[in-house]
Amino acid sequence: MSSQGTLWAVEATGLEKTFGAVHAVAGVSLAIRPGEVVAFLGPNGAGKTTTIDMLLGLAVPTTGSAELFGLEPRRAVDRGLVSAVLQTGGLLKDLSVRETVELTGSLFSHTRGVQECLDRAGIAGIAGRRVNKCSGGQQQRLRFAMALISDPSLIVFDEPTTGMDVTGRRDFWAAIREDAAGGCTVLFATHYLEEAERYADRVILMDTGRIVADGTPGELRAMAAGRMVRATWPGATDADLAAVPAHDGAQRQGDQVAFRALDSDAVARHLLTATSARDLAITSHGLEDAFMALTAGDAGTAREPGRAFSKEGSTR
Ligand SMILES: Nc1ncnc2c1ncn2[C@@H]1O[C@H](COP(=O)(O)OP(=O)(O)OP(=O)(O)O)[C@@H](O)[C@H]1O
Repeated sequence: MSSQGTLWAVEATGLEKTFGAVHAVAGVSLAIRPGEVVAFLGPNGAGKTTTIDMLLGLAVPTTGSAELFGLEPRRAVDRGLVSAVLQTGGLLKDLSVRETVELTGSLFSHTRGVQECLDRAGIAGIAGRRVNKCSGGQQQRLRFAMALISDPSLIVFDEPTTGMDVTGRRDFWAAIREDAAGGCTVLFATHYLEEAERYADRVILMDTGRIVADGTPGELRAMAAGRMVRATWPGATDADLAAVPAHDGAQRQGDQVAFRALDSDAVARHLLTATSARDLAITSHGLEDAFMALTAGDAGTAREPGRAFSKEGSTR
């Protein structure tokens, strides 16, 4: 409960989790309002899954505590307030899609209609298909339908669209946004910057077990405020780059130079009037740049805007 009496959908205070010498989560405190769609974004090993496990009561915090709708996580789950769609498991291969959702529904006293859940998850057209004939993306949608059946107030997804193609991801998120519009709180962990930027109201950026930024996608971009000024500058030396005024960082690759700057005009003016630089291009940062600036930006992160941070450390 907040000081204003708000009942938070999710409230965590000083969550920490250590596995032997590994400090997987190193002090996470957050509060999520009912109806918010929140992305946990971060590179491999940032602590997203461990945090989610503690929020759901699947892992016991080393220190700190979590509440969902003012209840201990396990009690909130038992009351059907919370559904989780985790990365793997949980499907019986010989059942049909419809039977799977029906079976899940039989576990709860209060449910939504099976047909409604199939419709909302976009799998009504394959309701009779056996689970083992469904693609990975269809199985994820089935997990979403199973999550919907108890009519939860909070749905937690751990990397929900891994393995889906672009269209599958878009349709999946359209279904989730519709649900969120009906008041459901959504929390999801993702490597996909584009997914966080496009579908979340709020992005919580994690790195090495801590929250390093928390805000709307626009606010996160502003945290890494400024612009990039790129130019062709034949023969420029490191000393030439260092002599350019008003920049916050410079890079050189062959004839190509790039400056990060809050006052991009000052950099551009100097390059055009005092040097032989040409072909200037000025661009504003994307969420990708914010991510790079706010986290370690290690080899596991993608360099192209809108691309994924892949498990293998390469772009997808
Ligand atoms: N059961 C465990 N035993 C030991 N170390 C663990 C365990 N679970 C997680 N870790 C470690 O804790 C850190 C955080 O892992 P976690 O899975 O929470 O990160 P993540 O942000 O979800 O990563 P990813 O995006 O790769 O799934 C990692 O260094 C991981 O190796």
